[in-house]
Amino acid sequence: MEIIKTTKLTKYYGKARGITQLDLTVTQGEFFGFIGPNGAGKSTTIRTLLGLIAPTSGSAMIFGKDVTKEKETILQNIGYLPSEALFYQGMKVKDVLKLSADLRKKDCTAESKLLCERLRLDTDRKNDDLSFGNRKKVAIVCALQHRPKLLVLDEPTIGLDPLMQKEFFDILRERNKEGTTIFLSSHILSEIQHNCTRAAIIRDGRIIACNSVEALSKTSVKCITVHGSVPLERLSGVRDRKDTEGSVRFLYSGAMDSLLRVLSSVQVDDLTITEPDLEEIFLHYYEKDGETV
Ligand SMILES: Nc1ncnc2c1ncn2[C@@H]1O[C@H](COP(=O)(O)OP(=O)(O)OP(=O)(O)O)[C@@H](O)[C@H]1O
Repeated sequence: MEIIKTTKLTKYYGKARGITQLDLTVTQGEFFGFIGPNGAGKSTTIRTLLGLIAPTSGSAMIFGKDVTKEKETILQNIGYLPSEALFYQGMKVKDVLKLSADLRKKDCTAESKLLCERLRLDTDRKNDDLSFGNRKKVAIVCALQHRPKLLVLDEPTIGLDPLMQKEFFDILRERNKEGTTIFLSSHILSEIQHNCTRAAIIRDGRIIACNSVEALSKTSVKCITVHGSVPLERLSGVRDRKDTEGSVRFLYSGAMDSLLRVLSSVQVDDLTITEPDLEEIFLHYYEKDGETV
């Protein structure tokens, strides 16, 4: 079953591009990653998807319902964690959590208690006195305590210490195993790699790749290190060149026989050919000439 489906979803802020012609489908039970550089359009996608801002054109459906027409019903079954959590001033954590549960007309006391214990959140403190990370925890509990069918998380771990990040992802994986669909927006590659099964990459407001994380991580690009002087200008498909004393390291997507021809024409003391690491692969998608869809 399709939980999220956008068709040519487009949002312009006046003349400024937010997102253009976004086609995205997330099915039930997926742990879906949404990744892209700053300003790519991740938050705009999420806000438009949830009906928080109106699209310029195109459509967004959640649970098979149009978000512009049935927003209230849809949001009842969603847990949304915005990238910046803002709360009413002067309220204690427990009051914020109760208010959030009441707005959904649900008794979330038991689940809220459990989540606060796991995230080590002191509910007697005032929101105003909390650190950024602890405010983030309040937002997490607000998003999770009513056990929604769909979690939409916008940069959820910013501000959390590594221990809390681990606990948070443990909770998410448990929820996902129980059937919750998760849409995780992040620019932390390892978060996507370790938790998501499928991911879309957004750049300049457009989806440039959407596939299983495994497939996205596979590429014909090789990482080459050569000890010796190599006339790389004679090769096409070379990028990310790094020169160190006596050696050069680069990513290579050209023909292997061309590389070997060039290498055989010069003195080579050592040669290593390896797979690039995940970070290098994703950077390739971010680059202007890395269009892959
Ligand atoms: N309220 C707004 N008014 C005008 N332009 C906006 C507004 N909100 C976002 N934009 C623009 O839309 C584009 C996408 O921004 P968005 O915040 O969705 O990106 P993002 O991928 O979430 O970025 P980041 O990772 O930095 O949070 C950017 O060029 C941004 O400047």
